[in-house]
Amino acid sequence: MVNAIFALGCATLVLVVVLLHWRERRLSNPRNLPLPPGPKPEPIIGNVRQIPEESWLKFTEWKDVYGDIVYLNTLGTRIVILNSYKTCTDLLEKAIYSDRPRFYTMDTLMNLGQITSLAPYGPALRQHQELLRSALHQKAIEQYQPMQIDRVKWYLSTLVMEPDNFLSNLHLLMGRIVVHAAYGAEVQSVEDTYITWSKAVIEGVTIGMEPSNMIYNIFPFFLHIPGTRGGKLKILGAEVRKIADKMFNIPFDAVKASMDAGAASPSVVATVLKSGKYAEEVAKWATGTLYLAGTNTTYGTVIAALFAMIKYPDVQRKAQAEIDRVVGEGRLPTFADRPALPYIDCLIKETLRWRPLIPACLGVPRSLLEDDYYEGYWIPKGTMVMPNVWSTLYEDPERFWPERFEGGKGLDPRLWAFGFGRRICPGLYFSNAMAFIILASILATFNLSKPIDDDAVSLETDALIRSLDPFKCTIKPRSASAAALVESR
Ligand code: HEM
Repeated sequence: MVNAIFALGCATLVLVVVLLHWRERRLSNPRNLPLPPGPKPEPIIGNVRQIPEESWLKFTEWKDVYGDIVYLNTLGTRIVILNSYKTCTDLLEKAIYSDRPRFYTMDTLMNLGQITSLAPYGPALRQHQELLRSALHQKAIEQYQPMQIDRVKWYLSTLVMEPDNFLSNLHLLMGRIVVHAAYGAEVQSVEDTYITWSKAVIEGVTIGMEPSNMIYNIFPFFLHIPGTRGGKLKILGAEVRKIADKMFNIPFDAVKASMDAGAASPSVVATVLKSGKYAEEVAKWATGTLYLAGTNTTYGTVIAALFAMIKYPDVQRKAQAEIDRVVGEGRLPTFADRPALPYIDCLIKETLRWRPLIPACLGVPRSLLEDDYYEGYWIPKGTMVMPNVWSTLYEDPERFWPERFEGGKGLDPRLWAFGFGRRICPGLYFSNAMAFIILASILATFNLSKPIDDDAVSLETDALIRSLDPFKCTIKPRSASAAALVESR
């Protein structure tokens, strides 16, 4: 009898749960449309085990099976993958797709929830965006050109003096340019705290956002079990929090102090503070994001282009021939040469296409603010939305072939590599300008080739920003006059 009552109770409970679930779906899905298609989930864990590390490759395979919009569920988190340029622009340009998901590891553990790229959609974010767009729009960045040219000349001289350190010096170059633009400060070496802080915070963010660590965002209590993977992440999170605190506060406070002393160098922070338009917290976090996002991203694009120059020497020779024709000997390229160097522009586009830095927006997904309906499917409020730009189709995709963009042909990768709509990357022009002047200057003066003892093989790594692993390269001045030009600094 007791057993029968217990069984009846359980059955009623199950029925109530099913009815509530059905009612909830009907209420928030009045058109009663299906969710988008996707791989069959496993009980409780959903699709967790079907998402590999290089998730964008799997997402692209699913395009053939399920189409341009794929639905996944990982431990109750709803995810939609957008597998074409059209679905990305159709959806991500709408305001309701402009939020970011909340991550416990980022918000609470590392206290990074206020950086622009992770901030929730709302009035504070709009202030961040206004600040960054006014500091980094096409006209505004012209003021940084003389400083960029000076720092690039320094980099070229390091290619003669210590060619084996071409990657670490390139990272330093990015840091020198970005830190000077943001804070008017000088970075002297790779050991400088400006460089080590941003590196440590990016590494922390990458680990915190790793798909295998998503479990801690859903069930943060696992972080409190000492000796486990979660326990170790908690310790790392606390360290990153301390470094981020220094990184966002110390350079900002230094500019304030030098402004008070009437001795501040020109910088984004000084301009913003002088304008009095933004709350101090907005100014601090937005300019800190510029510093954090600016260094590691363009670095990834430039090293991918250098790697391509080794693998595709014909492309290198063609790019150099164009520079020689336009710039000639005896001087370095300038920003004014850019319109006359269309092949270099194609080379940068091809790099963004060939090795996109953020192939599936893993580190910067969107979150849907309201229920939406698209192409006959229901996309529920709160769904995490990931544009899988890797799936943007081009002919012969593995080949590095800048000619595919000649004469304005092909879909310009800058239309998707930097995101979409209201959350599009504000560093787009700044990054393109940096990539142009660095690559044009290197190609004008140096030949890059595969080292004799190395196959120049490099693997792509990183969950957040996908960058090449370090590789070796033989770098030699193209001629005696190129060497003299570089040394004349
Ligand atoms: C090759 C270089 C770069 C690439 C490929 C890149 C790509 C991206 C992408 C895909 C997003 C997400 C956009 C979205 O959600 O639709 C983003 C956001 C962002 N990027 Fe970049 N980026 C680069 C360089 C830079 C630079 C140099 C800066 C700063 C100087 C910067 C600052 C930002 C910021 C602040 C955001 C957050 C925008 C927001 O959430 O509202 N990025 N970037």
